[in-house]
Amino acid sequence: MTRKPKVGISMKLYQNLPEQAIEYAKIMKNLLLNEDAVEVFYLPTATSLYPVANELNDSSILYGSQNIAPEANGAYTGEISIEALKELNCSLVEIGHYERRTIFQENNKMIADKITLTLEYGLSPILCLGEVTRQIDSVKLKSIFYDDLNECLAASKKNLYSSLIIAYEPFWAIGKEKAADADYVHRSHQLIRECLTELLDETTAELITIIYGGSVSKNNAYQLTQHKDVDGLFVGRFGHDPNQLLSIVDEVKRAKKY
Ligand SMILES: O=C(CO)COP(=O)(O)O
Repeated sequence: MTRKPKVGISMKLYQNLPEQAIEYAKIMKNLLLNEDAVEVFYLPTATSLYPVANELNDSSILYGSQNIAPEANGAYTGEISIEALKELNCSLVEIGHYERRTIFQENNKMIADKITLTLEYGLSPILCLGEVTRQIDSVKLKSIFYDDLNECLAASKKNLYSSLIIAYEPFWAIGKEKAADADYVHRSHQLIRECLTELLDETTAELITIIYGGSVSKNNAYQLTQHKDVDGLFVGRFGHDPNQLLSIVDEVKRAKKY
């Protein structure tokens, strides 16, 4: 089973002006013009999504939103609708990031609804999950993943899950100087895939892309992705310079032997 490696960046709220996002998208497009080994995606700040869509629509770089409302449209003040994202030809929706879970109190029930909605509209959800504190005990760690996945995914919808992306982002490694160590990340990804096999089935579990996020940089990208269950990286601060993002893509290619 070959899953195409993915490297993506969420810009969170770090770019205020659409011009900055357009410039970032333009540079990405140029730097990654002939990139076909790794799929690259960009999740701009919501107010820049429209110009970014115009810029990237004709490129191989995927783009999408950092969140959606739990319903397709209607009375959801301040939210972003999946229908609007569909109009913009977005292909990805990030769901359940640590900051959404902790600051905005999103729970697994709401996250499950958003995943189903995203899949029904033909977009790929990026389901973020991770443990709050570092876990030495693999049994404990696996049970945390199992419970989260069990609440966020429905076995009855498993025929839709081939486009699902899981972003494994341990809470304790986000926004830090260093990422989680590579051995720890490799074990976590393996455990997540085991949970997916148990909750869905082996064929579906093998189709699902699992990427790691949390203080990823060009210095740790190679080691982090040197495992068959780590299908790529989700980048934050250390990708704000598009040249750094390109270096991360190159390191992933080196790890995956492209
Ligand atoms: O939350 C993240 C990506 O979604 C990670 O952010 P940092 O790489 O800045 O820790």
